[in-house]
Amino acid sequence: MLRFSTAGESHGESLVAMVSGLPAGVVVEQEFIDREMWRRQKGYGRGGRMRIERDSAHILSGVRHGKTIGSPIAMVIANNDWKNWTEILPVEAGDATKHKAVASPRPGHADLAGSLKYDFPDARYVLERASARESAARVAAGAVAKMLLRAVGVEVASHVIRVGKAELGRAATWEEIAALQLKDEVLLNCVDAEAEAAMKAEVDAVLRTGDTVGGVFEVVVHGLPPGVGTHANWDERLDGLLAQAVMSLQAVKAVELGRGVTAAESVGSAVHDAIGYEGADQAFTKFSREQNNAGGVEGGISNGEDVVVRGYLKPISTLRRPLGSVSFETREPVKAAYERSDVCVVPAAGVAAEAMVALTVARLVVEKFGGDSLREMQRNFNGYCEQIRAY
Ligand SMILES: Cc1cc2nc3c(=O)[nH]c(=O)nc-3n(C[C@H](O)[C@H](O)[C@H](O)COP(=O)(O)O)c2cc1C
Ligand SMILES: C=C(O[C@@H]1CC(C(=O)O)=C[C@@H](OP(=O)(O)O)[C@H]1O)C(=O)O
Repeated sequence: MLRFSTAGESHGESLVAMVSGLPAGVVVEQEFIDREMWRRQKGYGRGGRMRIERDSAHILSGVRHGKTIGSPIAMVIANNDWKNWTEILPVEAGDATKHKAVASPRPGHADLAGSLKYDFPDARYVLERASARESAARVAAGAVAKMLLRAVGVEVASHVIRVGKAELGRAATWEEIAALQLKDEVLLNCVDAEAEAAMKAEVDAVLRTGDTVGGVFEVVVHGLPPGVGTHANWDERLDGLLAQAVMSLQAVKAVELGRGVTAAESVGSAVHDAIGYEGADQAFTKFSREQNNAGGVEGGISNGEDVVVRGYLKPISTLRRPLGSVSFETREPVKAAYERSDVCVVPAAGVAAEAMVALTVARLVVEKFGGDSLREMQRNFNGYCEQIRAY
């Protein structure tokens, strides 16, 4: 079984990512992992922290001479900012003189709920782990999952379709989205220059007013054969697993498969993707679809079309002009705490969501095709593709 977990706090020494369950023989490129991490750091609207960090995953185990060896992969990502916080986050418990308290909880962040839950006098140690700094470790793990998927011809990419009120307003092709991932500059990771300029204007507006903005990213899985995931049990459905994976990202508040949201206000005949045979674009079987409103999943099973997952991000909760809150110490009304912060993270969240989607799909691919070596898995994968082609 493919599993992954992360450890680490935002201003601690480093983050850790663990991935286990991959077959032996998967090519692991350091450059690819680091580029994915670079992509997550980019995007217009990020705060000062991204000028301090230069994320890179140091592989400790599970890879030899550029290939997986079947044992768990452990990776460490240094926090460059750690050196600025060794005094502020005291090793000695209770050293209140150096402790940088988050004295009034920020509405929308984990501050209040976490402080109550863990019985902390202020929110410092809550935000240290609640922080989306953790998503850097997910991206390192996701990069490894992507390299496994690549070995069976499956690719994962993302783009931004909304920032605040500015939206892309049209469907993007896989080729357009894939081309975005190769760009050496990331503004808002949008396939359309005009829409991207409107998105940038949304970020500029909130930068001026001390506010923040959210938006929507779309992750696309290309090249996945029909039959991954199952209707047989609720917790094995591909749609359910993807929703949990993407929803678990910091600030994601809704997840949509295909046209899920607008389908609810439409009629069946306008939503469902009519089935043809021997059409033009059949990658895996002779069955074809002219559209993909289902987002590549029917009955919790991939149907051979691109899998399309959207994540809806709330606006960032740390505000330069803060909302009302209460002092942890005096219980008097005060403004919520303000710390250096991002104002827009939609492109970065999209990259983190790619990682979550890749890890989810890779887990199901490992489950379905099995194999202790990549060669064994590829043989099973190709055999299955042959079987459904001949169906
Ligand atoms: C890439 C990324 C960067 C983020 N940066 C910030 C930030 O700088 N300031 C902030 O208040 N929240 C930021 N967030 C969101 C918070 O981490 C998140 O709102 C918080 O952990 C509470 O969790 P919830 O929004 O899922 O309820 C970021 C989220 C992502 C995905
Ligand atoms: C460090 C990252 O994002 C951080 C996520 C985050 C939060 O509250 O989620 C708050 C900010 O932390 P800091 O106060 O150190 O600037 C962001 O910079 C990252 O994405 O790598």
